[in-house]
Amino acid sequence: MMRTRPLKVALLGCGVVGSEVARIMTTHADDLTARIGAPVELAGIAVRRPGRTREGVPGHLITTDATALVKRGDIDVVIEVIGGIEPARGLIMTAFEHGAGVVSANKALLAQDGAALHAAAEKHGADLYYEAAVAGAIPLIRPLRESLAGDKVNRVLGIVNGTTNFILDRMDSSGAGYSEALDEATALGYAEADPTADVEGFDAAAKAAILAGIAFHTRVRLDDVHREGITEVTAADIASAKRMGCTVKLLAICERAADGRSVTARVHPAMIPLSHPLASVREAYNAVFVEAEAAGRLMFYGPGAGGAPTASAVLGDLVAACRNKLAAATGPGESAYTRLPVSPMGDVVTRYHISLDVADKPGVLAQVATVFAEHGVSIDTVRQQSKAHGGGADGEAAEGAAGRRVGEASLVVVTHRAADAALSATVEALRGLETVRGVASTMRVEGE
Ligand SMILES: NC(=O)C1=CN([C@@H]2O[C@H](COP(=O)(O)OP(=O)(O)OC[C@H]3O[C@@H](n4cnc5c(N)ncnc54)[C@H](O)[C@@H]3O)[C@@H](O)[C@H]2O)C=CC1
Ligand SMILES: N[C@@H](CC=O)C(=O)O
Ligand code: NA
Repeated sequence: MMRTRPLKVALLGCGVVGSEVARIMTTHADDLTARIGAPVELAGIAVRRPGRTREGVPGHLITTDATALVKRGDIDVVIEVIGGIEPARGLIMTAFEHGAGVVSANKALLAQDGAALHAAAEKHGADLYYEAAVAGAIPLIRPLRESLAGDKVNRVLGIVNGTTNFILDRMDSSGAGYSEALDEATALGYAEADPTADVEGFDAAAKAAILAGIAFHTRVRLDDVHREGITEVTAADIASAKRMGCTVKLLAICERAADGRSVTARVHPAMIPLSHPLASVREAYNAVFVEAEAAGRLMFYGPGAGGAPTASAVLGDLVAACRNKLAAATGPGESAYTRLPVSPMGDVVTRYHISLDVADKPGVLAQVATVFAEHGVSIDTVRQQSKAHGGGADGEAAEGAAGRRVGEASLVVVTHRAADAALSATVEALRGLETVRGVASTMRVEGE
């Protein structure tokens, strides 16, 4: 039977995501009522700049006092789309203390303080939902927390940051410059308030921490995730990837160790073959593979950023939290019983693509090969190109050619799989060779 007294919702933040949440809640009010079994009402919208024009957002609901809104006492669900650590954290804690369920899109906060937030939610018998925090509109948190709760997940791998995928895609497909592509991603509402979080890999690392924690039923914090962003990816790297039949993507990879006793979580740019499904993920789309023991390999794909797609995930959580309120129930809480430790990056087994500027003389190849052998790293392929006339026609040669002396060559080595620590020690040793003029780039190779 339909309840007539409305469930009251407080919306904290009315930026890219919040404004879309308010719009959809207003335009789809009847459908939401029917699906929840009670009317759902926006009781207040906390903003920082009240004077700003917000089309379609009821002006009388606007307040600058988020704390007072959360403390009102009649709020059933708080939606936090402010972002950052404080005041978001304090507001969510206050919401729990006042018996409200919380829906948040805040991956930075969940990756840093997820355990404390879950503990507070449990203590107060409240919900904590955050589907929007990872991969925007794509249902990923709920499938991991609920649909796969009976399976054993061994690996989660994918593209979880829309902004960096947009930039790499533009650089690869249209040859756009890095800054130009970042400006476009920001204008489209994909980037974080401080886009450093995107391009330096913090946003993807926060998402990897959340995914690893849920997938492996353990606790993984942002600091546990090995993180490299895309700021060092050059046009030369992208050109080199193309020559290998690959493209460059920023990947998040969470794995259970083969012996099952530890996990790893990492975010870094990687070359992947064009034949791999992740290679065709364009613009701000995200795609994530989940490998589970019984289910096998699952792929989740869709819009990973942007106001409306993210609002879709927020509203799905809102419906769940409202239904729970009516049923006097709560959704799943934290599951961290395995207490698996997170191993360092050095233990991860990967492959490297290494581009070296070397002296073009007899014996260099043998010297380089010896360094690899000494570190127990097996070479898959080697490609050498002479630079005797000041560089070749490709991007790698053009960039490396600046200042190069006659009699130099470019050497591109792709390794077989080895411990990351051995691979990085190999690169360090190569830098020390007199015949190696410089290491132009190193990038991991995935997806083969
Ligand atoms: N934009 C996107 O594509 C996605 C964003 N998210 C997450 O959603 C959250 C919001 O992101 P956006 O809407 O893009 O950011 P935004 O910067 O557009 O919006 C945040 C809003 O909160 C307001 N605000 C700041 N402090 C406040 C306070 N004390 N009280 C009330 N309002 C306050 C700001 O003025 C701003 O309008 C972040 O946690 C972000 O990581 C998650 C998935 C995708
Ligand atoms: N800045 C993020 C937004 C979604 O999480 C991204 O680009 O993916
Ligand atoms: Na999602």
